[in-house]
Amino acid sequence: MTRAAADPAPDTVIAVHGLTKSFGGRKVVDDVSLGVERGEIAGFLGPNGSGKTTCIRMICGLLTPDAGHGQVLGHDILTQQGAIRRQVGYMTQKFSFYEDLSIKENLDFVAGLYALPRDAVRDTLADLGLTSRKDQLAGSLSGGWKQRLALAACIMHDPQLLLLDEPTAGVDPKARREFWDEIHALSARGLTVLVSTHYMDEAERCHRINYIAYGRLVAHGTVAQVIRDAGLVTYTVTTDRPGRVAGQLAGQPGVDQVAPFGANLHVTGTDPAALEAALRGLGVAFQPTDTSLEDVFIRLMEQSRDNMA
Ligand SMILES: Nc1ncnc2c1ncn2[C@@H]1O[C@H](COP(=O)(O)OP(=O)(O)OP(=O)(O)O)[C@@H](O)[C@H]1O
Repeated sequence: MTRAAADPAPDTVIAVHGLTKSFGGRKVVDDVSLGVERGEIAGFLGPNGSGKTTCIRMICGLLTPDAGHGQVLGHDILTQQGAIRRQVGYMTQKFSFYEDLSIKENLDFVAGLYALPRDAVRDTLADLGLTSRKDQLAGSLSGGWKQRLALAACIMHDPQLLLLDEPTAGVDPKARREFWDEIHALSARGLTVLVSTHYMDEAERCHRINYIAYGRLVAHGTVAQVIRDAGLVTYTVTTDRPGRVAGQLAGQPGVDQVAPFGANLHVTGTDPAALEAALRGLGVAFQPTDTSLEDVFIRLMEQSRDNMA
């Protein structure tokens, strides 16, 4: 048996190339290519308005790109959008359901839309731990439970791909953690997830991340790869005058970013010698530290903005 046959490449669920979309003559997604494999949790990050939602809508067959091509779950994104939509669960940014219906009634409604058997609602309630709350009005649920209900509604038709657009915005940390535990459990069962988020801790829970700024994909890979590829060095500066020192460092040769980090400062650049010279010049105590994902994202965003100018 050949190696290829014994150890096949993992299934590719999303393989899109050169996606481009303009609204009103303004390009909001520009030549974005993305690959996501089965069972992967892929993160989609980037500043507000950078085109994440628009990409997600092109991937799930709700929006036709102006240019680009590709396949999602083996279906062509230009000609087989209906087939894609049937196999995708999409939790939109402002997910909604009927607040004056109970949890179960809401799920019954969704089950009706997809012509699912009655067992589907019962199983979904049990899977997500919502059985004891099934008669509670959806409108009376806390943010975290509303979010669980939205997730339940999205996965009830047993989709192969879950697209989550900022699913945890405005949800407390405990509920966010539970939600991510659920996402990982679904991924372990083979569901592929593409999730947009602004939270760094959530980015770190993804198998791979994609960072999009001003419509362009500017970084992708594991968190460690993205940090390494950025080529940044970071120092922690310990000072009892962080505001003043930050002001003095800003704009100095070798200093790309200065950010408060707890009681200290994080100073970041690409040229260690120049950065150290700037810090020595101020006579402050400093030591090397790991560059954080946030440091990298801020750098990527600023670089992209400079490239646009
Ligand atoms: N249907 C539309 N018509 C016109 N402009 C649109 C439309 N949809 C999106 N846009 C614009 O395209 C740009 C990208 O929006 P998009 O929602 O894709 O970004 P995003 O990265 O998801 O942002 P956020 O993080 O704020 O949700 C924004 O400037 C938005 O106003």
